Amino acid sequence: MLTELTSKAMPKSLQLKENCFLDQFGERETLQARFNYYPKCQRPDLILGLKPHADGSGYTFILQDEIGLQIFNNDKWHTAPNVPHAILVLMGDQMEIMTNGVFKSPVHRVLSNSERDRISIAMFYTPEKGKEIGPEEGLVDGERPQLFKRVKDYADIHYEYYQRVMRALHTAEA
Ligand SMILES: O=C(O)CCC(=O)C(=O)O
Ligand SMILES: [Fe+2]
Repeated sequence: MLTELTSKAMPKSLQLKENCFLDQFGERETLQARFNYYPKCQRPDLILGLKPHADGSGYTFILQDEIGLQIFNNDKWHTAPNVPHAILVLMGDQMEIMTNGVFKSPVHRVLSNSERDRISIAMFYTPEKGKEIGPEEGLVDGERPQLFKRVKDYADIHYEYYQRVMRALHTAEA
């Protein structure tokens, strides 16, 4: 399954045990799909498709049929390329916590388009309800102190802040 492949691929680049993220997500982890439809808009300069936010998931798979998704990095918005049939994997706040800040959960938004409608599917992969997650031990040492505490049901806290157009990640800081 895609989540298993992805969760097992990520520890490799971090020299961690293959199952470490799978274990943190737990056995009753959730995968929720959101289907987004962005109708074309005559004045795309006046309206955003989706306001800036970071996801509260562990990570998110995105399938899109048009460009429009932008990622904020180094004080600039960068448009994610649209590679046909490719699934984009976006880190959510909970992977930033589990990797002790090594993987970043980026602020992203969606622009409007004056020419074409846009459809995207976002699949949010989130740790099991009630299960504590926290920074992997292998990513905490003298040079990289523990940046986040152990938390549970972070997605609920994230949702409260999201409603107020605020980031929630600081609530998990150590
Ligand atoms: O439509 C997209 O490409 C992104 C959607 C998104 O960021 C979200 O639903 O959280
Ligand atoms: Fe998002």
